[in-house]
Amino acid sequence: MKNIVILGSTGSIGTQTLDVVRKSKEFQVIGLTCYNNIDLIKQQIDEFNPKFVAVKDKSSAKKLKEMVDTNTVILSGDDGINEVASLSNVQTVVVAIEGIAALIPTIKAIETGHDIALANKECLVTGGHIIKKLAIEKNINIFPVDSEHNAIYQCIQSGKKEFVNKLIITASGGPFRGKTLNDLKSVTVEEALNHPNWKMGKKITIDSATLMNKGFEVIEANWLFDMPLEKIEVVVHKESIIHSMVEFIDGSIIAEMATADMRIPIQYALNFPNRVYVEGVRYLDIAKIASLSFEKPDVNTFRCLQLAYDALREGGTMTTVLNTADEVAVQLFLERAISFNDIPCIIEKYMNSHKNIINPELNDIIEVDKEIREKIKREYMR
Ligand SMILES: NC(=O)C1=CN([C@@H]2O[C@H](COP(=O)(O)OP(=O)(O)OC[C@H]3O[C@@H](n4cnc5c(N)ncnc54)[C@H](OP(=O)(O)O)[C@@H]3O)[C@@H](O)[C@H]2O)C=CC1
Ligand SMILES: CC(=O)[C@@H](O)[C@H](O)COP(=O)(O)O
Ligand SMILES: [Mn+2]
Repeated sequence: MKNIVILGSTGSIGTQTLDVVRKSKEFQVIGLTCYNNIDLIKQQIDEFNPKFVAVKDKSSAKKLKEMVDTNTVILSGDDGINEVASLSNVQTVVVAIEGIAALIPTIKAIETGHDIALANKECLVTGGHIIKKLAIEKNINIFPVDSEHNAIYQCIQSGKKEFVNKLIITASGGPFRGKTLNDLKSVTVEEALNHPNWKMGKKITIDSATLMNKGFEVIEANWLFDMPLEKIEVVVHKESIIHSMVEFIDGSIIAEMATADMRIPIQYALNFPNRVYVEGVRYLDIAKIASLSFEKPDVNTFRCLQLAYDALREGGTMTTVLNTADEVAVQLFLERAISFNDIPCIIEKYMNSHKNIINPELNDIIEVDKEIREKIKREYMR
């Protein structure tokens, strides 16, 4: 039995992780967290009987305490989430909180010495150098859950790291693949949320539509696999069957293929080096795949990808500005306060005016996040 904690258990990754747990019987759930979805976390408490639950929103946590009749301890706020991230007698913490909100809990979990199954990418985009250094100091494993990085992790098992020539990250291209800037002017929230291959939380779905998700994934790969920017290529592969590839120096390319089901990378991250079949996962029917297509991404139309490359090249707190401006701009788009094409414009504007801090401390990152968040909200939320 492996004891696990799931941070963000009520989301897309969180609920799929619990499905893996439900079907494998290899795991004991010790802690769960959410922002305010207390109806769902109450059901999860009833089914998985965790020792601790933390709800970020304090008034929701209070309501949950009145609903729960088990021995589960209900904690609240950031302190509560950090406490659940740092519980003792836990082997793996699944990080499935959305956005930079995952950064401090991830650091707390690593400081405690837990292995991490990492779905969240924003913590590496903003604090990759801190997480990487701490993971080495504490000698813990970070098992990538993000499908592309999980695929690369699998492909890399086939050869020594020194023989890797290039990482090839696949992108579906999102719902607007092939569109022009003019076409994108008037796209709706519903159209942007209509991802062709994956069912995910709203924020990452919009990031997939702008290709910022791919930009974040380049930065994520840079930290997870110590690969410089020049050795990370993005290729549009609309079928989402190959989840990413690794090219070795002899010219061999190893690809990981599977149906678009996050329970596959989740089980791999939880069981490594073993594997389990999760009931309900479909095997690929190779004979039915007529063709696999690949094309270069259009970084002029999907400017967010280019901005992510620029931010990674600059380093320092520039990647935090990239992330925070994106978080706020996506929220504004979802609230219909700005258009789809405004998203990269806002990010670029705030990146251009940022005075970069190189090799930032955690506090610098938190301060920059707060400052950019407030500035954009003041400017656009009237
Ligand atoms: N979904 C997917 O297939 C994939 C997701 N990822 C990454 O995984 C992470 C989670 O994505 P996804 O599951 O889609 O997101 P969801 O929006 O579906 O879920 C987010 C989870 O985080 C909680 N949460 C949200 N905001 C906060 C906060 N400020 N503090 C604490 N908890 C919070 C939510 O609680 P509540 O429900 O109460 O709001 C929920 O449990 C993201 O970083 C995403 O990029 C990566 C690859 C694939
Ligand atoms: C499932 C997953 O890992 C997502 O990050 C997915 O890759 C999004 O699809 P895009 O390739 O459209 O960004
Ligand atoms: Mn991904």
